[in-house]
Amino acid sequence: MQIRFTKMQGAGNDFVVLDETAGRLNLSPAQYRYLADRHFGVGADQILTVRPGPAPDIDFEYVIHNADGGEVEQCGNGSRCFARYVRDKGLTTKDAIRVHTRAGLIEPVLQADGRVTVDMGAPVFELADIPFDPQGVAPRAQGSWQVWPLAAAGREALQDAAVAVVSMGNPHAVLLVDDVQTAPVASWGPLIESHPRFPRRVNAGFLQVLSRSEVRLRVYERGTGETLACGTGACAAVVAGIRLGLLDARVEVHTRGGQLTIEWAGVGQPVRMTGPAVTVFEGQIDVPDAL
Ligand SMILES: N[C@@H](CCC[C@H](N)C(=O)O)C(=O)O
Repeated sequence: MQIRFTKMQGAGNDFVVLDETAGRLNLSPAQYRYLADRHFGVGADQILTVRPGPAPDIDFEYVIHNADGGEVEQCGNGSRCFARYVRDKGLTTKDAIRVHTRAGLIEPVLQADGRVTVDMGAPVFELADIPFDPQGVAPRAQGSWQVWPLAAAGREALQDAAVAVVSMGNPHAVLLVDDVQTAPVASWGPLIESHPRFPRRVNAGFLQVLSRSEVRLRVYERGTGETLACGTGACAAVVAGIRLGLLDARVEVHTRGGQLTIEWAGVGQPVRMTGPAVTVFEGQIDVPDAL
């Protein structure tokens, strides 16, 4: 099957964008994996699919697959690229776009400087909704909030580790570290991602606080591995940092691929994320029918 695609990136988190506004491609998980493969396919952290909105007052539907082929609820950097894509392709003339995702409605707004601001909705702290299962372990008080110890059988490396847990529509565990450059992202990331207390696995963020308005962040993403940036990870990390009493309401997040601005006014309020969204190239690829 010949497929036309657009390659995009937001702070170095890269995407293959597919247009299903005129009809479904009906790709299998293996075909998504093929597109994401950096050796045999196009190469991407996630595949983003654009579909017509499910109701008259909703402009588009936005479907996200990780590089492992699994469909997920939300993708922050992808939402900015999605907005840039539908405008550049002439699929809408609006600056503020209402988009349905598996995690609910989001509203990207295209800014005059080329960046995109997205209302990512309110963070979720209900443990069952993240989902996080404490498995009888009690949280430890930290600052003005709490963190959850990760000590568990088969997780000896995480003996002293504890994470804040939050959902931005997708699950996040946030670990405070002294230095993100030397943090054990490659070794602890997979242990946290598949930790038995996260029944749907989790994105693992390693957060270094530089000041009350500036942090460094690396994220080992569920279904992808470490990416150069994770938008929902940045939202989750700033929300966690604010609830722990370490950060103010507006924070600059430095990732390996670029900078994101995250704003959050507190529990019950939506998180606003601002950052870049860039088209890299367009092309056509032959995706095998049987994989
Ligand atoms: N890169 C993304 C998040 C993509 C989904 C994530 N890996 C998950 O499985 O939840 C972002 O920018 O938010």
